[in-house]
This record gives sequence, structure tokens and C-alpha cells, in this order.
Amino acid sequence: MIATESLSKRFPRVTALDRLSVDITPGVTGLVGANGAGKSTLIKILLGLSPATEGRASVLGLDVATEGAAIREQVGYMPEHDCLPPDVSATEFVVHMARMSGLPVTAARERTADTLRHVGLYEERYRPMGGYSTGMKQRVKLAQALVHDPRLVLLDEPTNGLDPVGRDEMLGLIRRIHTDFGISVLVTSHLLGELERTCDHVVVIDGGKLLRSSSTSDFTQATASLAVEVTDSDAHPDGTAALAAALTAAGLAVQPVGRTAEFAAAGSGHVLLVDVTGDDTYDAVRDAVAGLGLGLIRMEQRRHRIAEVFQSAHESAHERGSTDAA
Ligand SMILES: Nc1ncnc2c1ncn2[C@@H]1O[C@H](COP(=O)(O)OP(=O)(O)OP(=O)(O)O)[C@@H](O)[C@H]1O
Repeated sequence: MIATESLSKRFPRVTALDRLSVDITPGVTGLVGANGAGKSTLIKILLGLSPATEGRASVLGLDVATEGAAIREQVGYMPEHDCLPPDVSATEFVVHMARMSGLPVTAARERTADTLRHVGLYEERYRPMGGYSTGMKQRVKLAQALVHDPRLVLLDEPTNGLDPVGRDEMLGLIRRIHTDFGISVLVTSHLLGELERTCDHVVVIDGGKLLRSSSTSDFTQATASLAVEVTDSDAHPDGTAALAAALTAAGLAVQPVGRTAEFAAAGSGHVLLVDVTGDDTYDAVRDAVAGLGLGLIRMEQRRHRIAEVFQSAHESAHERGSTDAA
């Protein structure tokens, strides 16, 4: 759906994209990066609005350097910043955008009504947008990106400026763009957690470079760990320490997390975190607990959040950077 090959964009003082090669398949993809990571720059290049300094990119099989107009016919774009004329109503604005996309007037009016209803802006659609809340403005921006029934939408920070409830509603709408209409989505955010809940696939960029591109489930499962809590026994007054020793001897990576608020409710015991290397990790823990004669209070998988994964990817990229420099 989107492919870039060694794509770079250099401004006089900064390299916004640095030899970025990534493949994005149909579905809902999150593009994650801190402010200034290069997300908006990438989107503008993909729309054919800004030329790359080096490298290539294609969207829906079309070359961004030569077929920008054809790309924009089939792709919807929700820009990051507020760009809505204050004296115009949502209906007038979205009809105008639909007409600009080539829809005849009746179809433009019908599609506008449907799209505004879909984003939950039906009641207020005739009011001037200057009086809208941030959440309502974000919905109009989303509606204008969808009105010409694109195959793909590029959404630049759609949850910016929203409160937690507004964020959840916007993320729900984004998910439904794909499930209800089959439109693929590329959505940017600097908040990693929200993309974990919304996207099938996550691409992480930092300083214009690709840090990681993988399915959301791989992101979290690659670093899954098992939280294990056991009782003490007469033979093993510190059951947790005995289990840690037995699991380490069995070749598993174990770290204690001590008593946490999450586990305190269970009463006694400390919690061990065991790295999951495969299904046999569960058997190894069960056998070790039984072999020591301890009671198993709980054994549950703890999913790492993208934020933690991003941090470790970031740290290892920096480590690689310092090794390269050395
Ligand atoms: N027209 C421009 N001229 C000079 N530098 C630019 C221009 N556009 C972007 N940059 C720089 O390129 C880098 C990447 O910017 P970009 O807007 O793509 O980041 P971003 O990940 O979208 O972050 P944000 O969400 O803050 O916009 C930044 O350092 C930015 O200052």
C-alpha cells in the first residue's frame, strides 16, 4: 500500500528523514515518533506535496514524485494543525472539499451528510466552525478526509489536543474507518500506548530513521514475560528465592519485581518476572514449583506496552550509535 526506499528529506539545518525504507500493508498502521521525528514530513512526501531529497516512495502503486495528483484522488488527508475557516459551517466546508475532489453536487451533499453523521457531527453541522470545540474540529477534519471515499487515509496526529474521552472516541472512529468501510489508515501519534490499542501494525521512527516496523502483537509478544507468585514452605522459607534459583538453573531469565501494588492484594509472596521464550516456559515454571513443593499463587502473562518496547529499541539504537562511533 505504501513503500519507501532509502527515502531522505534534508532541510538546510536538519535531516527530517534519513534513508527510510519501510513497507506498509493494508489495515490500520500507526506511525510513532516523538515531536520532530519526521512524521509530517513523510506524510507530505507520500501525498506528493513535497519532493524527497533522495530515494523513492510509492502509494497505492503510484510514484510520489510523478503521480501526486492521482495519489491525492485516492487518498484522504487529515492535517495536524487547525485549518478550518471559522465563518463556515461543517456542512459547507465538507461539501466544498467533496466538490474539490470531483464529486457532483448531489453526491457531494449526500456523502457530506453521511460522513458527518459517521464522525458524530450531525446536530451541529450547520453552525459556523469558529464556535466548535477542538474535538468537533478534529471530527470535521476527519470527515473531509473521508468524504470522497478514498482507499487510504493519512491522519496526522488526530488525537492532538483532545481530552482522554475525546481521544478514545477518536481512536474508536479511526478503527471503524477500516472495519466498517475497508479503508486503510496510516495514523501518526507521539503517544505509543494509544496506537497499541488501535493499530494492526506499528512503525516507529526517530530522528527520521526507522527504529522498528512490526505487527502490534509482535511488538508486545516479543517481550512478554510471566509474572509468577508462590508461597513459602518449611523447606523453603523464602519460596520466591528458591524458585528464582531453580528457574535460573533451568536456563530461564528471571528478575524479581518485589511486592507491587498490583500483586499486594494476593496477600503473601513476592513476584518473579520470567522471560517467555516459548510454550515450554509455562511447563518449566510449573515443574519447578512442584519440584520445590511450593504453592503456586498465580502465574499470568504480563504484556509489555509499546512504550517500554520503544524505549528499549531507542536505547539499543543509541548503543549501536555509540558503538559505530567508537
Ligand atoms: N519546511 C521545513 N523547513 C525546515 N525544517 C523543517 C521543515 N519542515 C519540517 N522541518 C524539520 O524537520 C524535522 C521533522 O519535522 P516533522 O514536522 O516531520 O516532525 P513530526 O514527527 O511530524 O513532529 P511534529 O508532530 O512535532 O510535527 C523537524 O526537525 C522540523 O523542524
